[in-house]
Amino acid sequence: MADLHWKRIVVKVGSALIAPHKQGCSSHYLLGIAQFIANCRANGCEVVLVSSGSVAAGWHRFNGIDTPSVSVKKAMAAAGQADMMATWDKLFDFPTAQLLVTHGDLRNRERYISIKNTIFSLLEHGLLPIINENDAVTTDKLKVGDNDNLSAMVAAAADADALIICSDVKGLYTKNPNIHDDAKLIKQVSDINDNIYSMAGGATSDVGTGGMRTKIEAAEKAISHGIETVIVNGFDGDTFTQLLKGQNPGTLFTPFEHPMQEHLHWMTHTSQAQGELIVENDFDGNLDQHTPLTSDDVVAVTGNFSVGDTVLVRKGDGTKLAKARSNYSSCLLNFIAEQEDRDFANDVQQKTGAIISDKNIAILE
Ligand SMILES: Nc1ncnc2c1ncn2[C@@H]1O[C@H](COP(=O)(O)OP(=O)(O)O)[C@@H](O)[C@H]1O
Ligand SMILES: N[C@@H](CCC(=O)OP(=O)(O)O)C(=O)O
Repeated sequence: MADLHWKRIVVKVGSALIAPHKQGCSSHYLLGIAQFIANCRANGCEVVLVSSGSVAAGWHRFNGIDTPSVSVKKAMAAAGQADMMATWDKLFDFPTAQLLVTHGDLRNRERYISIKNTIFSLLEHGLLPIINENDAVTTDKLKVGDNDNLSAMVAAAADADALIICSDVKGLYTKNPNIHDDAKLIKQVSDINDNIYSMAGGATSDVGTGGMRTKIEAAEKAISHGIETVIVNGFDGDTFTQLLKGQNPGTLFTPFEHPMQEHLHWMTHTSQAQGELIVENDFDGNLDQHTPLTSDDVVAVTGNFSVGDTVLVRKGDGTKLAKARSNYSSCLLNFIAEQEDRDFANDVQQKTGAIISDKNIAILE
């Protein structure tokens, strides 16, 4: 890391920093982070904040509940979100803006572009976007589920240079430091492999989601987009002094020298394939060269996807050909495939158009 050379960063703040004892929000740990954000902005670096903490902030409103059900957690999020925003807002002398998103929004290309445009518009006008998952309304099928992965998706959408994940530990240790006294901090990771994942355990607090595992997943998403990623201890004020000096106070994940193309990154790491189109092993069409894929090429369809969802196109032998946006639902594709009358099947395709659109395809090497 050289000195503060970033032009745009995403800062992700975990629940324990916002409502440390589940007794409502506290600005105690947020002051240092807010000062860091203000300093970055003063140095010409735009900042997007991904803030957890709505559940933790709303917890004390539900007297006596130690182990809330999913629906009570959603209610806690609804109760705590405004409080969390107000706590942040008080700490800045520039305006903030709230964006609540779900995976259902991010995996839809039009809505993703809309979110991206809103972020850019806010930054252009000097506001600080504060983003969280819309926990109160989302469902299992439509949620990201943790703000580490969400922050990496936001960092990709915002085209950030760096993602800073502020947690309650200094970074990635060889094992969970809250359980093992002999755990050692890893200062730099240049290859996220199974060994790195095997070190990362889950969360030990009841408001944290995902623990270190989701932070590694986030780092993997971000570095493949060319985004430098650092996990740091948000409790320690010195963390931010070091970051401003361009030093690494935690664990640094080095970005890919050759990031993935934007579309492929979105399809792989944000939208994620909701199903598969399996083609013949001898399929030799050029999917990105306007060679339309027809239902005659497709031997099987897996998963349950809707129009506009991302699918993986692969051969029966497992060779991955492309990720693409499907213009057909899995239901319609299965219906067409089952038709013995091929003229009818072709007629449906003539009227509906190509199964996958050549504008929304990422060829896999
Ligand atoms: N190898 C590891 N290194 C560091 N922390 C780990 C590791 N494995 C598991 N953890 C746990 O991950 C926690 C941080 O994740 P989490 O509780 O989700 O925090 P946050 O709210 O900041 O997202 C740590 O407090 C620790 O208990
Ligand atoms: N969206 C949730 C936070 C989910 C989450 O990932 O929490 P954390 O592990 O503390 O970053 C909330 O606002 O409570």
